[in-house]
Amino acid sequence: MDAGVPSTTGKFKSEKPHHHLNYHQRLLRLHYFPLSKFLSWSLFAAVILFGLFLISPHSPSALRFSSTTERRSLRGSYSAASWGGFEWEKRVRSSARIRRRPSGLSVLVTGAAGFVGTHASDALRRRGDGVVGIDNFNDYYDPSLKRARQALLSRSGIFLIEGDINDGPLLRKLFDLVAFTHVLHLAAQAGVRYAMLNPGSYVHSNVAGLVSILEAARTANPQPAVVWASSSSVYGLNTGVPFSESHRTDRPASLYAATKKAGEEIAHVYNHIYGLSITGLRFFTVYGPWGRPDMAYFSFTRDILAGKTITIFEGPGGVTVARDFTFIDDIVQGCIASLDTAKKSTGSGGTKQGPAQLRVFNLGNTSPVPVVELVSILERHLKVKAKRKVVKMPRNGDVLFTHANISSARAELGYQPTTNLQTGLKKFVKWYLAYYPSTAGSSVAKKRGGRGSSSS
Ligand SMILES: O=C(O)[C@H]1O[C@H](OP(=O)(O)OP(=O)(O)OC[C@H]2O[C@@H](n3ccc(=O)[nH]c3=O)[C@H](O)[C@@H]2O)[C@H](O)[C@@H](O)[C@@H]1O
Repeated sequence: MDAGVPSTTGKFKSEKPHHHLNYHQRLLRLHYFPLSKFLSWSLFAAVILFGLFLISPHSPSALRFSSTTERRSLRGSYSAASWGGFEWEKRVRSSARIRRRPSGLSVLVTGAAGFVGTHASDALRRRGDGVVGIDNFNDYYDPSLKRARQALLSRSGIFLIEGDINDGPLLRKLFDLVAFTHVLHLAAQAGVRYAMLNPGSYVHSNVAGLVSILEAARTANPQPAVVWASSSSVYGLNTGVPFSESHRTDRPASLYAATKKAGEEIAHVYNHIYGLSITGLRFFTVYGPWGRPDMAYFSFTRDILAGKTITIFEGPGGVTVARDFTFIDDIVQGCIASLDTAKKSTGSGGTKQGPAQLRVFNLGNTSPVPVVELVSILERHLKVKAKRKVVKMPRNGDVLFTHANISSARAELGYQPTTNLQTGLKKFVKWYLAYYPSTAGSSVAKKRGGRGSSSS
């Protein structure tokens, strides 16, 4: 990371409040201030102070989620100060350069150190597209995994900027430097159940962050086309199966789902007012190598190898919980096909010139698998028997079942998933054991010493 002086001068400007006046000036102001005005300003100040108290770390209502959010926002402001400078700009331009003429893309990938972001960036670069990544490297899960993904991208010549999508000046700078043809917006606060612990982070990343990206895109000239990650969770309490894009999505079961649903409505606004071409992709439980440690297939693998008990949720009356698990390569294929088929935005410098494309697609596998079966497949690949504990699903935002209808993506994107859960998990386990070699030892030891303990 270059630590050059930021070239955006406005970045450090702050509104000067009245407290820069000296004591006498303030006294003078007060003297000539009419009493009614003085009283209303005092009331206003009291409300502000009370508000500040409420969001202060010492306020009881903030205690539940202050530590993580604070650490993140601190890191955010640090990274905001660490971009810019001649060398930095050179790296951005070079990374964005299209090697595949004449039809190549120049793509800004947000969340590029994330699971899907890394795979998609790498795939784009491999075919000669220009790619610039941005990621805030937050600690929702082990940041060292994100750094390892960054190193991977760096080896492919992709520059990954450490910065927050809420940093408007940084985004403007990037669009000043590069005429991105597309934005692949994957940065988000993921995870369904964590929303109960840290609701603010979902609003920050999935609502405010999305608006920040769309603002940058609509003011850019030329405007890029935007492809972004929505979620299968928007179907919430929908009962029609398989889930089709025309089904209801107005009954989310988690705050995570609600922020993704909000994102879809926000996308409509930016398409309608500014002529941005926008495609939302509803991902269905994506898994694979370099995946997210917070997800069940990953944490189950870790715990099975460590000999720890895993908790499997079941629905009311012993109903099996199932997911339409979708392998990462299939998702990347869907992302790239969305970029390739995205029509140009019609706006220019923030003004709409005509109707623009607005799409939403399910990207799933169309083959739901019970979570208990996922565990059995892992047991077979790891050759270790899991210690299972089945519990009634807590009221945590989870839904019982997901199943994608992908006919729309198939027809318009040529999307065709090709990897079943058995094969995909084999690839994941192979990666996991290579990436965490010390745990591989325990797998081999258990395999040698206790074959009887592994399921067939
Ligand atoms: O499809 C999606 O849109 C979402 O898919 C996943 O969410 P989820 O399907 O809940 O994935 P996991 O957290 O890996 O859970 C998979 C299944 O395992 C179950 N599970 C999870 C954890 C656990 O300890 N036990 C357990 O049985 C869950 O109930 C769920 O049925 C991702 O985590 C979300 O970020 C994503 O947006």
